[in-house]
Amino acid sequence: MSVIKKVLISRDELNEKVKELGNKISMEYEGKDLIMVGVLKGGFIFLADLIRELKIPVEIDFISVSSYGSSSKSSGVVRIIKDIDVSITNKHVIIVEDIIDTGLTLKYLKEMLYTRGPLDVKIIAALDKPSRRKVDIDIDYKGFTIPDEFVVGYGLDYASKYRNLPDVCILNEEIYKS
Ligand SMILES: O=P(O)(O)OC[C@H]1O[C@H](OP(=O)(O)OP(=O)(O)O)[C@H](O)[C@@H]1O
Ligand code: HPA
Ligand SMILES: [Mg+2]
Repeated sequence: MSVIKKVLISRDELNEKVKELGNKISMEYEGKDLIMVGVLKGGFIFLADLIRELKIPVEIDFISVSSYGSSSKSSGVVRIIKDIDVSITNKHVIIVEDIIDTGLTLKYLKEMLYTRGPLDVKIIAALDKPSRRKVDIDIDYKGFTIPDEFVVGYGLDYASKYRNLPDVCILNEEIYKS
């Protein structure tokens, strides 16, 4: 039995979209002091691809967050496991995420980063799953809108695995049951 039920977004489609987003950001941030903050772990592949499509200088850093278990996730309480190391004061910030689901992680992160005096904080997400949104969140740059399916690959995991799949895939249900 194959682990993958279906490829939802192929690596070629991802590549093309990342190029498009890289060009757009390069134009819009020309001459600006830009820092991209990848949200670990899921955001690392998208961030790595995206910055190589930029034609402007960019600083990068990473932040690692964890929600306080599933019940408190709905309250939007997020714990910082690893903060960024650099100052974002007077810089333009773009938070880089693999997926926006309920929106709680990003809402918290955006508000938290705004307390540190950046010029602005924008959001880029490879995937948007709007059907599960709990809070309103502006996605400034978006890759693909996806249906309410659990996906893996391109940074996204199931039980800490499958992040390395180059395509965004829907897992075979047998994997969940086993
Ligand atoms: O919009 P939300 O409902 O907040 O969900 C989205 C977040 O959940 C996933 O991360 P997760 O916390 O599973 O950690 P990971 O990135 O290390 O897999 C995903 O990578 C986003 O960061
Ligand atoms: O569909 C998903 N897959 C993996 N991780 C996730 N975190 C939120 N949604 C997803
Ligand atoms: Mg994540």
